[in-house]
Amino acid sequence: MKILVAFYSRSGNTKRIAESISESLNCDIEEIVDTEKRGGVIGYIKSGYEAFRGKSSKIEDTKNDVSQYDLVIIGTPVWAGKMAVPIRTYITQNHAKFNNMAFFSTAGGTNFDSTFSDMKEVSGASPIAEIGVRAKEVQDGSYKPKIAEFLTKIQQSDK
Ligand SMILES: Cc1cc2nc3c(=O)[nH]c(=O)nc-3n(C[C@H](O)[C@H](O)[C@H](O)COP(=O)(O)O)c2cc1C
Repeated sequence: MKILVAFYSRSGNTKRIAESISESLNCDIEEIVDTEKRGGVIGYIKSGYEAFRGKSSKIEDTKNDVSQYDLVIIGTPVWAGKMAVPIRTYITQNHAKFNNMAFFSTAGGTNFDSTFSDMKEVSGASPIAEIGVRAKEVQDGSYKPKIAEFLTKIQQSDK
């Protein structure tokens, strides 16, 4: 199964999980790069507001054609209960081209339901697996069993 991990990360948590998944699966990885400045307090407030309002942004051109992959695993931080703005843009731009999808997300809190619902609605997909990881679990390394479970689901779907 040809797999791509595509992710956006503002402060590194989602990136760390994306790299862990792509290393475990030995698959391609694509970092979505936003053209908007999102640093600092102003960037935080602007990002939360835009995510809440379901806005898109301009992202840099991506390297990989998602239609060439059997599975695209998409990772996003939770922003205001939704997916991050650059991920909304990426999914919207590619939504007709995905084959299978799986989702992962990182958040300060424990509620990932509205983010995954948002991603399902915009992509029109039923993901084969989804996993939410708390920022704290990323930082102390305790996310690993969750990722192992996520990878098992993905591998089982290939049988
Ligand atoms: C603009 C913004 C909005 C956020 N909104 C939420 C939220 O609604 N719920 C939550 O649990 N965490 C929220 N967070 C925390 C992030 O989801 C969390 O820190 C995540 O791990 C950041 O991922 P990153 O390091 O890959 O950017 C928010 C963070 C930002 C920057």
